[in-house]
Amino acid sequence: MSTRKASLTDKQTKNGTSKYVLERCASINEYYDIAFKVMLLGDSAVGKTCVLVRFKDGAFLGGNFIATVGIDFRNKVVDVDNLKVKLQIWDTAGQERFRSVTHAYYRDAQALLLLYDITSKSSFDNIRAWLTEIHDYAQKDVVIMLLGNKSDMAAERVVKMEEGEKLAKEYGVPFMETSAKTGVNVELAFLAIAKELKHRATQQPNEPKFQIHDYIESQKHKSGCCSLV
Ligand SMILES: Nc1nc2c(ncn2[C@@H]2O[C@H](COP(=O)(O)OP(=O)(O)OP(=O)(O)O)[C@@H](O)[C@H]2O)c(=O)[nH]1
Repeated sequence: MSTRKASLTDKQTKNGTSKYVLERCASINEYYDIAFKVMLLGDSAVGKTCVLVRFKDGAFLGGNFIATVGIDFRNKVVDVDNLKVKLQIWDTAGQERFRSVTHAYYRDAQALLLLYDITSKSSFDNIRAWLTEIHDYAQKDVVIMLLGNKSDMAAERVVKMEEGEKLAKEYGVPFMETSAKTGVNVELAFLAIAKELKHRATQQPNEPKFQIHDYIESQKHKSGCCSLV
């Protein structure tokens, strides 16, 4: 694990625009150019820990469900346009009793992955309440993505994909269904977030804006994901 914090030095450009200057950071085990803090949110048992473990280790945590206590994090470095992007991913406890602990971490998160479980109507219905919490505690420009997890459990599905899409559209956030069990769309979700954050941090005034929705759609079609959800 890196012992150095990724350094994004905020400098003023000639025209007064704030620009990030990248500094290369290195440590024995990990090498990265730029780092971002990402949080996983959503009701207990929607699969936040499993999605993180799938992304970090490529494995599925089956078996008995052990609820997260408080908050924990893991790092993963991904390549985005020749830059090493470190995602520091915070896995929060979904249980109500830990809410005050996790609120304290929202403020410096640059992206939030908000999960529900496609086999749990209540976890989907609670998404609006989660979005209110995000509004109250997170930065205004935080990147939000909605994920309908457990897409492998087709027989138990109670939330249609169109319902997830509709809700995401209403809030103007990208959406996809994922499965921590099969891995469908898990890497894509984190990569899309990494790309969006990297583009925001390094965007030149004359460069076209990165379109996260378009990126997700193009990658979904490439991987043929949609037949799997
Ligand atoms: N079939 C299937 N099961 C899953 C998937 N993701 C998680 N699970 C199962 O759902 C249960 C809850 O998963 P967790 O990742 O621990 O849930 P969590 O959201 O982190 O829960 P809290 O820590 O309480 O907030 C576990 O039994 C997992 O094995 C998935 O994509 N498909």
